[in-house]
Amino acid sequence: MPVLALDDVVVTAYSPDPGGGADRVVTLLGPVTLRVEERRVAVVGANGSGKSTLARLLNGLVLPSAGRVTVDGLDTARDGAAVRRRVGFMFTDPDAQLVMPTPVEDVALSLRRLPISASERDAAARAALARFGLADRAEVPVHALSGGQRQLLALASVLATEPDVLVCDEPTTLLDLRWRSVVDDLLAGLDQQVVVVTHDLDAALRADRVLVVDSGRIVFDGDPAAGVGHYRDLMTGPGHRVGDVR
Ligand SMILES: Nc1ncnc2c1ncn2[C@@H]1O[C@H](COP(=O)(O)OP(=O)(O)OP(=O)(O)O)[C@@H](O)[C@H]1O
Repeated sequence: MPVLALDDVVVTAYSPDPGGGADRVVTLLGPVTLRVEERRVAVVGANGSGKSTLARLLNGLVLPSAGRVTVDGLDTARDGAAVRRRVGFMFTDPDAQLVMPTPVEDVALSLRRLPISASERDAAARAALARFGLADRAEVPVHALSGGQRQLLALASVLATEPDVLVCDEPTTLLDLRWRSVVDDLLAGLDQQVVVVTHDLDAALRADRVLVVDSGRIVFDGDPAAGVGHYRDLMTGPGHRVGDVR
């Protein structure tokens, strides 16, 4: 599997001062040092703990303010395009990534860099849709698909580019139980390395490794059952009562 590495990574951002003074620098994540080469990795943690920031670092959607993120030695800050060819990203909300009017056009857009003819691209796009049970939806307007079908289309589009790694940020959060298990099963069956940010603890338990993020730090890294237990303890402990805001 590809080696995803974070070396002493810190992500900061400017945040307005409620008192009207100069913007403050806030730390969103880090320092984090991490090396991931398992096939299935789950990232869990409270809302606002830094999970999406961690996920986005892996394909260069977020760049480190300090430190280095590499994918098999490719630096996300220096070799961004090459990293994004290897690392696909799936958002919580498929509408964030579906840009074309119909499914077949959306998948074909993902294939635009392949040196193939337009008709070959169309055939490849239809084959990708068929793999996700969307063959008969190829020409239906994207907005007329159900939420679950849109999530499958987003998955078909990102996988059409044949990434070595798929990073998913809460891919099933918006789905009902039926579609959740469809998408979970598809993700579980992929050959690729998959890093998934999730609030679904059953999905986390099926991973090879679990990372628990809390207040911008990785506070647990290891066995899924122990990781989920750690996360449950964190959420019920005195530091995380409802109403606490970071
Ligand atoms: N560009 C930014 N500028 C300022 N603050 C940011 C920025 N991006 C994220 N944050 C803040 O950083 C913290 C971590 O955000 P992040 O989206 O990584 O959390 P998360 O664990 O994915 O949360 P959720 O489960 O709610 O999606 C949050 O407090 C968020 O408001």
